[in-house]
Amino acid sequence: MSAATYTFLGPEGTFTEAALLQVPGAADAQRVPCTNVNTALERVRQGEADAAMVPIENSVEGGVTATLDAIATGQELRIVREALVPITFVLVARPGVGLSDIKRISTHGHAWAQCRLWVDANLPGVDYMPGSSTAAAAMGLLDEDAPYEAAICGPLVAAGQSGLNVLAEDIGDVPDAVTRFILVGRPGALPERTGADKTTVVVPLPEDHPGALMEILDQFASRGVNLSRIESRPTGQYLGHYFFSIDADGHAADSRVADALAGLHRISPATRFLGSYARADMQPAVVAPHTSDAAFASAHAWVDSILKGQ
Ligand SMILES: O=C(O)C(=O)C[C@]1(C(=O)O)C=C[C@@H](O)C=C1
Repeated sequence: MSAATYTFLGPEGTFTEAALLQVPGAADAQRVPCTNVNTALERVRQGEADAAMVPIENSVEGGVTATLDAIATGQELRIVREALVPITFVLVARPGVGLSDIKRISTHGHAWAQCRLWVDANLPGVDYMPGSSTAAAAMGLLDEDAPYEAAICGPLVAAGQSGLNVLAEDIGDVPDAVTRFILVGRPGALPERTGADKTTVVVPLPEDHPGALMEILDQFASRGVNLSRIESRPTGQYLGHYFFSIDADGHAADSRVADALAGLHRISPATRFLGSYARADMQPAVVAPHTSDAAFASAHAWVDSILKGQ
């Protein structure tokens, strides 16, 4: 069998590549940098790559909307793994450029949001120029005509570039920031359940259905399924039309999760299953006795016995 091919939000040196390198075998696999999340996922949809590593959530800035939207629509994809990367930022510039020379800074929008306080305190009044990634912004500085004087990127990018000077280290506003990444493939057999799993779904809010959100949440609550993330995103169709992107503790093979999924499908038939996969922190789900697989099996057996007239 030929080695796997992975796409990721590039260029080389992004935090996303660091996440991909956590995947066993990825260091020796073909890694294809893409300029945006959509392209990375589209190459998987087209069969040009086996899976894509993309950012989904940051502990400071929240959901990565480009990813949430791209996996919620289009040809179905499946999350098969997650990875956590501690995030620290440095400010880099070409040799000879000092803090007082900086008028514009480029970086990824999520990185900018995580360094806002530092920039306000140390470089008040500088302009922000959006970059497709932290690494792309830093590499852009190597071009003498770059329309900005400095970039915010990860220490690894800076260390790998002799043409750049680090002007300030550890400039993130929140220490211990972490970004969560997902490895996304095409639908297939689910990763095995480990007991410490996560299930991701996209639930479009049904229209003309008062209380629909409450009912959706109740599918999880009444079965003792904990949620670790819930975000609403506009579908883009018209004002007021939203879907919910949800991470729940547990695997679709867990009875309580399977039952919750079936309930979601009844309330919102366009619910999209995005995968069940092992948690990166390996924290097992807390399962109350009345929501265990055994409790569900015994309850179903009881109903069966009633139907059989026993
Ligand atoms: O630009 C990068 O290095 C990325 O991997 C992207 C990204 C993100 O999209 O959130 C990843 C982690 C950081 O929080 C900032 C940027």
